[in-house]
Amino acid sequence: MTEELLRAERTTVGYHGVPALRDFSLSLSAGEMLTLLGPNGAGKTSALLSLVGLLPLMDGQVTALGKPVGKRFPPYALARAGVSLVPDDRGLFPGLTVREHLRLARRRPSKAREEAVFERFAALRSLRNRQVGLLSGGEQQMLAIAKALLAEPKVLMVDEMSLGLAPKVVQEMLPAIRAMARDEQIGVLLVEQHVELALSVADRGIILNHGRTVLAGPAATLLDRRSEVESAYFSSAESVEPHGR
Ligand SMILES: Nc1ncnc2c1ncn2[C@@H]1O[C@H](COP(=O)(O)OP(=O)(O)OP(=O)(O)O)[C@@H](O)[C@H]1O
Repeated sequence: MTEELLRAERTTVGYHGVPALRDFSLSLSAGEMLTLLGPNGAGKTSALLSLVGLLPLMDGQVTALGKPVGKRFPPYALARAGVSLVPDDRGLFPGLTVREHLRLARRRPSKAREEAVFERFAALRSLRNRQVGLLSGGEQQMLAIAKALLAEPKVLMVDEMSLGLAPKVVQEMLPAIRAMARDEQIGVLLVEQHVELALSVADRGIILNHGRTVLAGPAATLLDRRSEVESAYFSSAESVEPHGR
């Protein structure tokens, strides 16, 4: 049986007491790639933050690697246990070089591990000694993901990987992440704006709108039902059905 790495059960999270995501459920297994889609303000980032314990739950429960996320399993402990989040600002330091970032990810990365990551993101190899502030957006994104992968995560979450990137770069990076997820049994959760591309590499998709799950299912099915996906994107707050509450 495939190992379940992450589970959200009917969670509600928000800001200053106002829910931004309601009744949200998700399950992510080893080697699986799940994409979280939806228009601006739908609640995608809030979902990611809640899964790593950075946004407290108003209701429901999140379980990561078999343990409830909360005071006894806080964000730093999740990161140390292998639940990794690449935020949409990439979390890089402009003054440090590529190599220094990779050292930050892991004090002594094995040569084999470094090689495996460079093989997936070949463009980084020749940039090893360059300062991150001098890299292009795509190269920085590649580094942010390479850094996360170097630490051998069990779960990798990437917020808006394609933000500001040329479609060609996204087309190269998504399959690279897909392959690494499958080969190393990493559970991957991607928040994406490139709907078709994300669904073409993911196993399953969840579409959020106005803080609710409006459509979910196997990625191939969602790709076949483009008109439903489109309506899910354009549904108004009034038409978003509460899930059983
Ligand atoms: N720090 C905050 N304080 C108050 N409200 C917030 C905060 N962060 C997000 N929100 C609100 O929560 C809702 C969901 O935001 P969230 O960032 O999760 O959406 P998103 O789907 O990731 O959007 P985008 O695609 O634009 O990044 C929005 O209405 C947003 O205005």
